[in-house]
Amino acid sequence: MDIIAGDIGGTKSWLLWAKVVDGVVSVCFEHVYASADFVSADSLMQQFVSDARQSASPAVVCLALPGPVQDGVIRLTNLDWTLERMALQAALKTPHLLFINDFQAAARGVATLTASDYVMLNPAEPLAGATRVITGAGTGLGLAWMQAKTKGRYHAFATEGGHIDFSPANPQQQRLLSFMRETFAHVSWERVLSGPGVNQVYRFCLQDMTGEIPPALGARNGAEVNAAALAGDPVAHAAMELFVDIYANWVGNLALLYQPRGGLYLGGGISARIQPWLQTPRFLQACCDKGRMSGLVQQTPIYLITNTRLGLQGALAAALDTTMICDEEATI
Ligand SMILES: Nc1ncnc2c1ncn2[C@@H]1O[C@H](COP(=O)(O)OP(=O)(O)OP(=O)(O)O)[C@@H](O)[C@H]1O
Repeated sequence: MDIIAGDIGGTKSWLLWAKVVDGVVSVCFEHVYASADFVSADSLMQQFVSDARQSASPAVVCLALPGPVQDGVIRLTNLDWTLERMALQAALKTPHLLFINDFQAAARGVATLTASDYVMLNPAEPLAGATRVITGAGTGLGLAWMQAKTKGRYHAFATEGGHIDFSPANPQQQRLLSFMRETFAHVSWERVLSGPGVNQVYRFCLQDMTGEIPPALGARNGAEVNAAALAGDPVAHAAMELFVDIYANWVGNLALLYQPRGGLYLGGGISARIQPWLQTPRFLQACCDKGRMSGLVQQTPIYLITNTRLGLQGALAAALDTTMICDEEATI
């Protein structure tokens, strides 16, 4: 049986073709594409099928998508693509086309992780059967939560929590909010906690610290700001500290909102790339800075996922779930 799984992102799309024989899964082709190179998901999938050079049609295709997944036509949030289920299913010649939210896939992927795939940021003891949460900054800011069901497995629920209104926690963050309101009518957490958000925070710091008129959008992307900070640029350093403080505020808020004593996981493309910043005492202090509820946050096990294939593994596991091939967790 042939399966296609994909983790579609605003920056990159990661796809694989797997074969399942007697319950054993083997990946025969895998590739990462730059999403901006394609005008549509259809053209990306066409390229992938051509590159994979497989003769059989896939029995299941599961695509993890960055945006609200609804029936019929799906519009992605940070990518100008619209997916039409019927058309794509016909083009891929598959009887089963499954669309899931990208963080729902990441949540499904958590069960496939091994100890070398994450590091602990807050070493609290996880409670078996308790709620879990996964969030992460990348091109956007994803969030899903998980509720235990039978046999130690979890149901994963997608949210659009990244689009909740950003709430500043101190005067500096209030100034950031005012700065961002000059550009965006609605300033969500995602506008701050994402690759484009790092750029916004850097521009704000430049203006706040030096009074300089910040350069136009696109002047420095997340990776460049991070690299400049590590090279000793004081404005970039302040920007990364502010970004990490706000990431911590967000994580602390989720600890209170969901009380995920089973684990609060950080994924997305940015988290693993800023690991040293997340492992400073400053990050954990800011997470737990919740007044009378600080102790509750301290009880939350917080993990940084370093395995960048999480979403792809989750999409494959979700595809396998639908075929009932594996009753146990699929590990690839
Ligand atoms: N070292 C870094 N520090 C901060 N930001 C970074 C770094 N490297 C890349 N980025 C930013 O991360 C973003 C890409 O994230 P990611 O790898 O999660 O892409 P994606 O999977 O396509 O995103 P999404 O799933 O959120 O649509 C880009 O906006 C980029 O600027």
